[in-house]
Amino acid sequence: MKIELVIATQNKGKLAEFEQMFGVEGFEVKSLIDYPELPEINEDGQTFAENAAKKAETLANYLNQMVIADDSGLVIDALNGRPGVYSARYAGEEKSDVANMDKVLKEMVDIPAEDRSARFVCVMAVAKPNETTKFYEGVCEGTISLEAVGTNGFGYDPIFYVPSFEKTMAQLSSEQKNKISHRGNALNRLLDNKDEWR
Ligand SMILES: O=P(O)(O)OP(=O)(O)OP(=O)(O)OC[C@H]1O[C@@H](n2cnc3c(O)ncnc32)[C@H](O)[C@@H]1O
Ligand SMILES: [Mg+2]
Repeated sequence: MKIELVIATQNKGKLAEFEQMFGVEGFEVKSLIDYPELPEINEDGQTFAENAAKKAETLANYLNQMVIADDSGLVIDALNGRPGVYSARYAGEEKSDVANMDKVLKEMVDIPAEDRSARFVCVMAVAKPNETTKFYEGVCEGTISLEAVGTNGFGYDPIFYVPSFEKTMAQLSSEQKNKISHRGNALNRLLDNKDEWR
């Protein structure tokens, strides 16, 4: 029998990656999409950890069971860490990947190649009712490309260049992305520390 695992996300791109990565571990993955009656969680925290905790704890208390959440984003050095915790809504409330990438590329037109360093950051929170929430972080280093290239993945993947592959994240297969991504790295930490949260 598969163990049910609930992820507090509405992001279908994230969810697909979770399903792929947790599928091998023998879990059945559920998400916020399965609980449409729950009001939207306001991600007003100043850090990835705060927002991840808020998402995980809200759903854990509602369902009275363990829930995992992922708060993640793109941190660009030349933009003083933006879009950071505002990654999903950087160009506005409609959460448009294309508009978000356009905004970043416009803000970076004058930034030379050597100053375009960036990283994807993912903080996973594991919440259980009446227990202290646990956190697992993963990072993936890269640079911001001059234009969007590739159609795989989601979010800022087409403008995130991964030096080790000499490709953007959106040119990688999902298997390749999961092996090196911030989310893959955070999930490996989480799975390496099962005794802390199971
Ligand atoms: O809060 P949930 O419902 O999980 O979905 P979300 O899309 O709002 O997720 P976040 O609040 O964590 O915001 C993260 C944003 O950062 C970007 N992002 C995160 N992980 C990414 C990845 O693997 N590739 C590209 N962009 C990513 C993307 O724009 C996301 O919308
Ligand atoms: Mg969000």
